Amino acid sequence: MVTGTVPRVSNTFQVDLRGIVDLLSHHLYASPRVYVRELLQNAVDAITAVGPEHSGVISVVSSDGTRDGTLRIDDNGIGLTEAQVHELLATIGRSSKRDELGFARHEFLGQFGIGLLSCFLVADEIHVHTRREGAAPVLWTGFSDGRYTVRAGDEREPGTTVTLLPRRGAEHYLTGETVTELARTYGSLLPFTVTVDGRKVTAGTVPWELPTESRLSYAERTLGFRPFDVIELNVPAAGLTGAAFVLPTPVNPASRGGHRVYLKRMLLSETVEGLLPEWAFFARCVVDSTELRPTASREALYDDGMLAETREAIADQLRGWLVRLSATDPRRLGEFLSIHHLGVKALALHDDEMLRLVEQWYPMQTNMGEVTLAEFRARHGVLRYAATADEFRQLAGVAAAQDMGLINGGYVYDAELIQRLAAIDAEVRAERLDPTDLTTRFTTVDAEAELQMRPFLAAAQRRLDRLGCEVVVRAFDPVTTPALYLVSRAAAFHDEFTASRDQADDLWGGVLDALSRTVPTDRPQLVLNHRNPLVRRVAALGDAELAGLAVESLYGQALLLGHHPIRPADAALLTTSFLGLLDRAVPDGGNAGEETR
Ligand SMILES: Nc1ncnc2c1ncn2[C@@H]1O[C@H](COP(=O)(O)OP(=O)(O)OP(=O)(O)O)[C@@H](O)[C@H]1O
Repeated sequence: MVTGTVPRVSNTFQVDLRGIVDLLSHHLYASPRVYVRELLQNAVDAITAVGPEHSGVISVVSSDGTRDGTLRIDDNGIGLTEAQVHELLATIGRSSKRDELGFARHEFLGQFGIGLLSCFLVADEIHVHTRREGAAPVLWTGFSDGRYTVRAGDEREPGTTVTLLPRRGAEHYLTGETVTELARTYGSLLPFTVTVDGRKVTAGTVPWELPTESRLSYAERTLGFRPFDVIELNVPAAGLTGAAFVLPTPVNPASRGGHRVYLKRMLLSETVEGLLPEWAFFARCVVDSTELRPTASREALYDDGMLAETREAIADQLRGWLVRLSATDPRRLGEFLSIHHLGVKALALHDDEMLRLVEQWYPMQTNMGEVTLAEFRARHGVLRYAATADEFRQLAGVAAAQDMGLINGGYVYDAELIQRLAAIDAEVRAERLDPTDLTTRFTTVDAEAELQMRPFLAAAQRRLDRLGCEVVVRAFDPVTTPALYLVSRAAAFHDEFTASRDQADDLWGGVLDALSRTVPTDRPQLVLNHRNPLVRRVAALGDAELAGLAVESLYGQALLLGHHPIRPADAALLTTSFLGLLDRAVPDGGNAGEETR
């Protein structure tokens, strides 16, 4: 049986270099500027390959120095033999920096075998003049259309010189100013001497090993702020050292401030994300790691288990700094918290240690001034709090007059933190104060007084019925407060509910009506203070109309005092009662005229 006529052949892929260069320039690398990084990286790896004792020197001469438009970079690294030139420079994706199994070798920066190609983003021709110790010098010339030649090179010391002949329109990438800036950006922390046109661009030391004042000015220069503090970072598993610079001003927690990350002392990027957990938005890091891996573009960190572990370890060190600060310098911790409380509180929501720190050191607003939760508990036993800023405003003064401490839980996270503290510690008691809980703490008036007031109360109730408010009389402090308007949680819900019912169309209104039977009906209360002399006088008034006006005014004043929303009906009542009282207070025109005479 005939199975086929096409003979079986084995071929290899052909690569179109133009396609690859296009891929690199438009899709892999963000900008042609990376060519300087790739050249520096190859020179560093070649020096590393000689051995640890070798003192490496890399010198770059820009087109200002060569004066013929080309750029040259020299290294005294290991160089290449002719055979290696054929093998490594002529095959895309071939690298000397992988082991037998194809894994990136630990000591080198490069691994993909494509870096040199990035030079075609700015050059038409690349010359590599190289010599390995004990071998003959070789000159390799590569063209952007994919051709290359190899011939014997001129005599030279061991090492490599790469020369770039500029591509039309890319000449500016090779000038002294650009090359110096790029070499400094990418290579200033390299452990060898790098010069551009004879001037050194390497710093000699990493910023986190500098003395304190120099660290601060480093941050000002490179990060743009004078840090509140500098925290040293050390994660041995990731071969990571560095520093976290604490921002001196509050930042929006959602702002994505990136970090400056170096890999084996070569800058990866100034805007790396994912190095810190989200809550640590108050710090900007500058770190160097030997173990974290770059993505192929070398512009971000590869998101793997090592990065996750590193993030955790850095988070621990930031947390440790905060805890240490609380033990050694609480005043400074206080300053830190006043700047970055949002981040710390967010962290405390799921971190017990941070929660304790907030409890001990973060002053919350209470009706007895600003105090920490720990102090509050020592004074009042129970962490009694109002869940919203509005409730706090309603209740703060009255609770204070009764010597009842009350925390404003209305700021971001505060109520949740109080609840969480009670949840993790059986000794901590937390209690949300509902406005109507206060009335149960008010003293009822004695039976005789109440009997006397009954007709007045009934009349007052009739005046306020249409506003959905219940009038009661209690005795409470402060004496100076004549009336309070108290809305319970259920009543507040009921109010919202009726408001939506009023605006709804028939169909939806029907649904809401059916639901309303399940909504609790307790009404807001106007609590008149029997201890207040004015209230007593109003209650004793023989003039029912005047008493009614007075009750309406007290209602309006209580609404304003508690920062309650003023509905149109309330606003109308405020106006009519005010004008009514004014009318009663000011004698009529004829009399007034006589009196001023
Ligand atoms: N200055 C140099 N000295 C010695 N060898 C070099 C030099 N530049 C390049 N080479 C050789 O050429 C090979 C290919 O270099 P290339 O920059 O394309 O890739 P790489 O550095 O191996 O990996 P990556 O793409 O991650 O940078 C290198 O593996 C290295 O062996």
